[in-house]
Amino acid sequence: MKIFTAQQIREADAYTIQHLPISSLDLMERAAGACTSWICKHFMPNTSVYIYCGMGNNGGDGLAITRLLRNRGYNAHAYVLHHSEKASADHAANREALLQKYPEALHDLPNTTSIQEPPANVLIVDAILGTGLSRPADGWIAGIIHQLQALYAAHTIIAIDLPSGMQADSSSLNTPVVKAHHTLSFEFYKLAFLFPENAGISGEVHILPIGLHPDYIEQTPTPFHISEESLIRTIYKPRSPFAHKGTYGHALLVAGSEGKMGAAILSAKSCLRAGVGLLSCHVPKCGYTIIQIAVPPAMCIVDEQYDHSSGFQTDPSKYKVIGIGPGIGTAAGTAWALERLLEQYRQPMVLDADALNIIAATPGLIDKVPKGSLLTPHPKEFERLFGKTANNREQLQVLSHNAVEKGLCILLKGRYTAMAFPDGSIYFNTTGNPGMATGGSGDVLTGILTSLLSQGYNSKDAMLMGVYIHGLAGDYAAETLSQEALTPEDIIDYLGKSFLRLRA
Ligand SMILES: NC(=O)C1=CN([C@@H]2O[C@H](COP(=O)(O)OP(=O)(O)OC[C@H]3O[C@@H](n4cnc5c(N)ncnc54)[C@H](OP(=O)(O)O)[C@@H]3O)[C@@H](O)[C@H]2O)[C@@H](O)CC1
Ligand SMILES: [K+]
Repeated sequence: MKIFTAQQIREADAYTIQHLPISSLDLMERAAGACTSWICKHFMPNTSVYIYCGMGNNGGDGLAITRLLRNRGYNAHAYVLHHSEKASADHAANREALLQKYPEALHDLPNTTSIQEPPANVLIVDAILGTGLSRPADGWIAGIIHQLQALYAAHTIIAIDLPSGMQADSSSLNTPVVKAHHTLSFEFYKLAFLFPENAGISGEVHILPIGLHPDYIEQTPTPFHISEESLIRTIYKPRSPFAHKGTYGHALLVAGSEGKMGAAILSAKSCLRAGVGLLSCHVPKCGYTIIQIAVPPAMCIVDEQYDHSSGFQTDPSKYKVIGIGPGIGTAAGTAWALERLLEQYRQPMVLDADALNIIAATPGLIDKVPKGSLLTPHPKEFERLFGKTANNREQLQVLSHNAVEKGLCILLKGRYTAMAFPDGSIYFNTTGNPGMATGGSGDVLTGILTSLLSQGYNSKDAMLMGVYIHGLAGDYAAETLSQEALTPEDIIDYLGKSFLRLRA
């Protein structure tokens, strides 16, 4: 699914009106109808609903929702905040329609700078400002937003299209934004919903289709996408009936150190579960017995040291792919070995955890990483690699800039893991859950990514599919075990179910 800017959404709106037999007022009716159906599905008909409306089309939606809810027996009231001199045409038309049918439901607040606290149990709908926000909210409208924020604990708040005050495409950090339990957004995710800094502001986001023209959606380029099952299904390649272990490559995992052999076990097990043909693990001597017993299908190359500082005696280019990082530590010898490896190995590899910390601490080393490699930092590792950023929008720019400039596939872990590619595209993953926020989940991901590269998936596809099935397996595990009880081993155990879903 594409993610469009507020400007592109306006263009999609205009294109739809021009090319389909639908007026802009009817499109608003459709949008309001979709919101009304959602509300009716989740709240009883005797519910009182206070709908705060602005002067633009977001407010127009609010006025139409008021009328449609009334039609269905809800005690709905619209409160119109006069933050602009002039109402939009569709706002004015819906105001008239509400006045005609339910005059008692329309409440103008022309000179108000505050709202009265609604009685208990009133459902609040925020239709003040939408994608037409042209500047951060300030003055008395900011005051109203602060008042609505204060009502969050006692009332359910539903934002229409996006919480008022939120910028659809840029950071709203330190500006007033309504805090909602649910956001009913039209047709597309807004980029801002995916920013970690907005966590808890838009609440649960529900995307309601309103029939914007498919040709516009198809033809209009955007770097931003949601990675979803339909896409992953096009990437997934079922195994050939004539396959043998050589078909799916020989991968090398460089992982583990004293006290951190668990990371090596997790990434080795997930690499095997994700379908690698042959797996060798390079481990320090303290890890030899551990890995041999814990992961019998894996072969083992032992480093004579307590870390990886003896380097790689055999020619690393014999491996189809190398995954390096989980639990390796940042000892000087290991850093030396990674530098040598990057000089010898020229195929796409997977770099995670301490491999990234070593790269961050060694000037110029990132330029030696082979093109097409997969880098998997969490936010702290990202900051060490690429520096601090002022907000999540800037962080995305830095992410994409480095992916393009260095020819790497770089992800940034989070609720919606962002993945940036050398072609300039950025995808957000939607699978996964807070149960996966446990040390070791990342090691599992490294194993999956290494495995997919080994099986011949190209770098972009391996990252998109690997991140998706990692999250999906976590979701399956949480369904049966709960988020709390979920451990990284469970993610590995449910990888099978994730593959079966892609096959179905
Ligand atoms: N996508 C679709 O296809 C569909 C979209 N639809 C809906 O349309 C919405 C977009 O509507 P929109 O363009 O009229 O803008 P909207 O958000 O109502 O705000 C504009 C008003 O706010 C004002 N204003 C701006 N900033 C301000 C500030 N900081 N503080 C105070 N005032 C400020 C601005 O006036 P200004 O002061 O800038 O002159 C103007 O009066 C969209 O979110 C969705 O709900 C559906 O109806 C149908 C299909
Ligand atoms: K809104």
